[in-house]
Amino acid sequence: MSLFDDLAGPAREALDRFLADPSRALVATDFDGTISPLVDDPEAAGADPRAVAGLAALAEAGAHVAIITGRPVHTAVRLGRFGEHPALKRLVVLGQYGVERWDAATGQFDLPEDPPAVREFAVKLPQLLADAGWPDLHVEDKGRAVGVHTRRASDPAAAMEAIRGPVAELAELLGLRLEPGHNILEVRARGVDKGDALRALVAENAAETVVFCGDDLGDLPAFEAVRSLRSAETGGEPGVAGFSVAVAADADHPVVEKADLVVPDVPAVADLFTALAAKVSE
Ligand SMILES: O=P(O)(O)OC[C@H]1O[C@H](O[C@H]2O[C@H](CO)[C@@H](O)[C@H](O)[C@H]2O)[C@H](O)[C@@H](O)[C@@H]1O
Repeated sequence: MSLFDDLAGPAREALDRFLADPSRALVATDFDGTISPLVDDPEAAGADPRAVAGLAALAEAGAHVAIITGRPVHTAVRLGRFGEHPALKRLVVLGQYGVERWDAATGQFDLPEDPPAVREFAVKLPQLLADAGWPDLHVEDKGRAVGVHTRRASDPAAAMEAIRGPVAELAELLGLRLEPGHNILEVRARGVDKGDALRALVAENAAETVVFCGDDLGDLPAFEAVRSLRSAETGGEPGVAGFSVAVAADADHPVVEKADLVVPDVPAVADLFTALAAKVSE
């Protein structure tokens, strides 16, 4: 029984194409909840060493590898310790849903300026949370975005219920985008999403195969990008084969129906990377 047995149709063809020429493949993954286990304190998160080793094995097999995260890119590189891995010399990390970038090859960060409307949101947020009855929620100010965390609230579901409407309303008023996730409401500038980021990386690397792994609502545009890149192929265009992997313990989570393969947790993602790299040398 192989981890890849559930891949069917175009997703199975993508696996075959990946194995035929990994140097023309891109493997991109989300960070939190996919290669970094979800924890109460966002600052206490860290990449699973086995998942990083699996990514490194894929890079050594010739694949282009990337992280696409909602985190600020500086934070993701620091928490993931991505600068320390010798086999990840070509890793690209895209932060804030694709707006920020770090290249392991050069060590260079590319950080556009923070949008002023997000600053205005951050200023108004404390009063909004107090008015909603949840003044002590953890606020993660990421410069280009603000995340309100309910994971550590006395009643996370009640806190989420109480703040969702007012946060959405203020975001709308300021022309910002609401990005809901696991026990978090993020407000960020409109524009780029993970689907755009993934497409850009595919084009930049002239990838013929793409694999994307993610666990949350913010990953859905990337799942959709995999599908649409793939359907361009069936339309007779020189297209991009691909498959997507959802990390979900809950079968009702929206990522499940959008993915080609579902795994339960971060260790299973590590297994998948390791098995995929091993298949290359079979
Ligand atoms: O795109 P991602 O890499 O998945 O990042 C999405 C957000 O993840 C972080 O929050 C989530 O992980 C935390 C640490 O495990 C957890 O406490 C929280 O409940 C999760 O929602 C991060 O804090 C955000 O900035 C990211 O945008």
